[in-house]
Amino acid sequence: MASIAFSSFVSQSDCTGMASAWSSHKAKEGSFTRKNVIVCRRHDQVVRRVATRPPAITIPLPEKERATTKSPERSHVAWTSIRHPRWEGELTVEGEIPLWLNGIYLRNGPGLWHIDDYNFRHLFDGYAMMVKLQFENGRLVAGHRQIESEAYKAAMKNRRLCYREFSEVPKPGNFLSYVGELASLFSGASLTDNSNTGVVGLGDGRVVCLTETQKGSIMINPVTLETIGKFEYSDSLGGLIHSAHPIVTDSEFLTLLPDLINPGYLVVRMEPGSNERKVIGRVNCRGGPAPGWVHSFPVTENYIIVPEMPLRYCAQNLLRAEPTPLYKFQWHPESKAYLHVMCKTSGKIVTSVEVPLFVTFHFINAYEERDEDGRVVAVIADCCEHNADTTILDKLRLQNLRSYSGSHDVLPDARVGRFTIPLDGSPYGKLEAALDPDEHGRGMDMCSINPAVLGKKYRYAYACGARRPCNFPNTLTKIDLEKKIANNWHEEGAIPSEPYFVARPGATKEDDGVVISMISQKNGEGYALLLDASTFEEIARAKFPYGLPYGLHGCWVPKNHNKP
Ligand SMILES: CC(=O)/C=C/C=C(C)/C=C/C1=C(C)CCCC1(C)C
Ligand SMILES: CC(/C=C/C=O)=C\C=C\C=O
Ligand SMILES: [Fe+2]
Repeated sequence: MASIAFSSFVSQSDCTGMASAWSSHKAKEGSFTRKNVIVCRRHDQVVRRVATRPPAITIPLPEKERATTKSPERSHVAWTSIRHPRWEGELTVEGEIPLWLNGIYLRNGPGLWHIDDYNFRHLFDGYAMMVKLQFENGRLVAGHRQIESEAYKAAMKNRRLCYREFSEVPKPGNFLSYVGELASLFSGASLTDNSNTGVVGLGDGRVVCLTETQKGSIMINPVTLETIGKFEYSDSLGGLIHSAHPIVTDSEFLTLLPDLINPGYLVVRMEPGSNERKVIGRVNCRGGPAPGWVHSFPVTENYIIVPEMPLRYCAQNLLRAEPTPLYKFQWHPESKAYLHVMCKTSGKIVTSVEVPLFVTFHFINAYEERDEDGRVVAVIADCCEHNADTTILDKLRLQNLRSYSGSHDVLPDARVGRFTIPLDGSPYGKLEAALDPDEHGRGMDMCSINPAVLGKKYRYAYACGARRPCNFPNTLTKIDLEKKIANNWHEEGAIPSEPYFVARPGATKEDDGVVISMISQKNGEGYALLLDASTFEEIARAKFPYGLPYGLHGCWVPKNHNKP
């Protein structure tokens, strides 16, 4: 696919049989309300007339699955599997969507955590579901669709787990009967391709869903959300895993390939229009029996920062049938923690420093600090840091997330961890909180920035923070790293997903744009939320006809992106 064009607001083929599907959907869901006029909540004025009947489709679940679909009693909709594999329809908007916001917001995440009455263990095990918000001239068409990975298709066909997921391992018979006796349960063939973590728009217009396994790179159509097929890497770099968060711009795709045999990382680059990753350089680990987990990494204008976290991949845990509290990983404080700085053009290591122990999933951004003469003296790298406490990984077990009573506070503390990496040859780097963590309620993860400041000195980060008591991040926070303050959005009982910043075309201020998030509500419903990124106040919301499960990472595909 060379380009993305919005052929029509809702594709005709998706609306076939719409009327009957819509009434059965309405009867089943019961809670969808329609108005033909929108009133601005703040000013009590009619702001827009809307179509009277949202075009919608539902594809009911097979009888067998419907009969056994159980969401654990009283659990929040954020942790409840989606009931339909696919839906699309226009949403009624309260407030006003800026007319400049034309494009599709996509958000990937685990949407199905069970096969019949077998319930998965961990948030990261769920089968990938893509949600879209398609904005056009102030109107909004939304939808979701399961991604048809081999792992999902095999599970749906055989009604059992067939591949190794983040914490789930199939019974040997299940996998072998599915792929044949030649593949071992311990080979790469048994790994999942369930691409439930992120989604990126490549510079050439292709849209790819990603997870930590390389085989879980799957292309989708951003309008219909249809699974197009595997994104095959045409190089022979091999390996089974990669960072789930490549750095993607219009001109490149950068990622890290951990080497589990000779502990280290390959830093690779892929150009738009190509499927071939080329090696920029290699980092050898300085400690431990295996490389540190690299869920993400940051870049500056000239450097790629390779983190070596003491939470390391673990060969024995990879092969275990029953998960350990750290799943496929092991904590090695004795191995220490390091940050390596690689020159983007030469692949040479500029410096490699020991830093205090840390635990992070997500780097926020990095930049080069210059002295008065313009010489680079240090690299600053920011991340969502969990106070070197690995328990966060096990706290994301579904049973734990679902068991929350609403009263006692069980979210481990997190902060904006700011690394300072000196470039004068000193062997140590610093790690400190970039602002008082109480500003964002000592919860901090799922971040975004204005992509225009990627790798540059920046002021604002958007993330999920906490209003205590809670067992999971429950606010949206705008962090001002210059003033060291945060502005927080909160709604009682709601669980918002990653706040995603979209800049207003032509904007010059860093926070001129909107922040998009999807909210799962405590009454089982859900809506898309738009905040003004500058004031952090609500400008629009649009209710879904069903509750939204929690999602992970999103991307923005502008209208006519890379149209020839
Ligand atoms: C959703 C998220 O943030 C992380 C997902 C991680 C996954 C699916 C990890 C999968 C893995 C295996 C199935 C075995 C090999 C190791 C590892 C990459 C952790
Ligand atoms: C949702 C999450 C952490 C929340 C804790 O505060 C981490 C998700 C990681 C995968 O993308
Ligand atoms: Fe992530």
